[in-house]
Amino acid sequence: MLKILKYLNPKEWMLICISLLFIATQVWLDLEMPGYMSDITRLVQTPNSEMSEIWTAGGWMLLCALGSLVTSIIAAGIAAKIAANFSARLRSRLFDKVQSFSMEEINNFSTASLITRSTNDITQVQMLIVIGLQVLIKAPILAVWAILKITGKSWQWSFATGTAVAVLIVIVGIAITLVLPKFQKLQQLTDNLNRVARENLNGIRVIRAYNADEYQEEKFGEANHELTRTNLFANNVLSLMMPSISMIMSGLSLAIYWIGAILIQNAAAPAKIGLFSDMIVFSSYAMQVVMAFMLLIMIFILMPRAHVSAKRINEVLDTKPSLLDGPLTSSPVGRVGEVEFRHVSFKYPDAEDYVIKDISFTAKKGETVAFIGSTGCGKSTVVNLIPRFYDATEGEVLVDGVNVNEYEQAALRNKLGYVSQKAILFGGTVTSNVAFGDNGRDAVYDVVDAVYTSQASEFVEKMEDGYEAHVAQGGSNLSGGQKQRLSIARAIARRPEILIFDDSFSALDYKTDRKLRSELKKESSGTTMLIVAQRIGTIKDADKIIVLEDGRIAGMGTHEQLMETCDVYQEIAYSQLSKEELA
Ligand SMILES: Nc1ncnc2c1ncn2[C@@H]1O[C@H](COP(=O)(O)OP(=O)(O)OP(=O)(O)O)[C@@H](O)[C@H]1O
Repeated sequence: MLKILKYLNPKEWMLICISLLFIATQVWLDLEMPGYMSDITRLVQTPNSEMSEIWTAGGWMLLCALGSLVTSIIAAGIAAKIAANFSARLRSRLFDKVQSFSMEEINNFSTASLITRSTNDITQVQMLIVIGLQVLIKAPILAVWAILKITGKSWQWSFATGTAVAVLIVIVGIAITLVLPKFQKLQQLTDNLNRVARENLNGIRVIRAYNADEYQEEKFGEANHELTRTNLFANNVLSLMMPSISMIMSGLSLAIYWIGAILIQNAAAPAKIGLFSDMIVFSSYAMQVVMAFMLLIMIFILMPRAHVSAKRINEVLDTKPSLLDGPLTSSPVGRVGEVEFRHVSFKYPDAEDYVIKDISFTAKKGETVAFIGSTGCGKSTVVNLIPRFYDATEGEVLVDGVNVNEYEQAALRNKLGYVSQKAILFGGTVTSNVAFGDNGRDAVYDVVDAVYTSQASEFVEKMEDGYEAHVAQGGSNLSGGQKQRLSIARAIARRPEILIFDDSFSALDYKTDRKLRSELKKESSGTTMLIVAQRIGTIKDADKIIVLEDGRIAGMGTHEQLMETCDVYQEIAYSQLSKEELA
């Protein structure tokens, strides 16, 4: 927990010091009041005392109460401000950190857990800071000050107070031991609930189509039930604490008055009034002592969960991204766009087997290199190594003759236009989706050109508001083919040196696929293109086709060469095209 406090800035530390002053003042004012109460008790019992003296003591007592109220309001306001600013900063740090993660780290944490950590976990820490800043500072001051005030009165009263505090500590100790492991589990179960809810919402169409609502409800019910059960256990244990504390406080009052009654009865007549006044004051201070420990208990209730949350937040913030920036901000040969794989092998983190093995090829400037092969043979994996979604396990991936690890990630990715297998669009407009990212161009003609090349202008211009038409989050108001065309337009609009299409044409009909490729050829001459495809028709005209089988290169060459030399390619070709089309 303490570790996370290093993210507090100097201004917030200063505010903490100021709130410390207010809290100390509040405690001082609170502890002054029993003194005035004692004066009033004494004055009331002393014959011939002046009414004005009672009024004066009462007035001071009232002022102390008002002062305590004002200082506590100010301290609470400062704590709320510190906690809100601190958690906002923590949230943006977490967001930035996650942005720097490679797919490996994101998969390790899981998306659901990263969301819980950025929301629920931060709220736990925020709550602890709001309450903790007031209570954690107040409780020890109050406890020490109140104990100092009552020491030297009567050992019997001190003994009763000490016993009450000891019982309190034992009860809290037991409760914390029972509850602490549950808090750890609570955050994990919240992750799980989040994961099931996300899966359900993402797959809602399939769930409906397969009438799998009940199955999903069961899954959600299980996660929900488990979370509720753990929550209930923790809350039940904690709910026993408040009545126990009340009982201890009442018991202590009773003990003080009982002991007081015996002391007063046994005392000589002149000492009786003094003892009575002492008893009133002592019982007030004793309550303050118990109150101080009660405040500490509140912290103990909040602390374990916030501690678990802080640990989970720190785990993310302390994770060193496995993908580190290289020193180069541009390639030494300028804008070329050559891609070379030198004996590249790769296995996914935590996987045992290599997914691609000993891949070597070169895509020269302006060339189109295509990858084809059966499902799961490693085509996407090959092209995903170029933008460094993962780093090669063995061998080298070079862009313009330089290992991709040598580039600053932003510089490397600015050379690339990447279209993923699944079209991803963001909430906004057509233009904001096409002119997207660091070197995404704002110029209207770039967007219009790119939309035209990707065969999207027809449907975009038909949309209400055209290029400014609303695109829902995930592009859910567009068809699969429309989404794919806009994501292709996004890559083209960057005018990159290298275009990577990871099976991006499969959502397009044959006619659009053909037109798009011919426009692309005209528009992007000089741009190196790497195309992963399922259809021979899409890649037939490529300068080089690489046939993959079980992660290895089974053949490389033009369509004509492969038709003569590569069995795997022939098999794919014959399964897709007629003899006439192939001729
Ligand atoms: N994130 C991942 N973690 C572990 N293994 C993975 C991961 N992504 C893919 N794989 C495995 O790597 C292999 C190659 O996957 P890849 O997506 O590269 O195949 P592909 O040839 O592009 O397939 P498709 O044509 O179906 O898209 C598959 O066996 C897959 O199970």
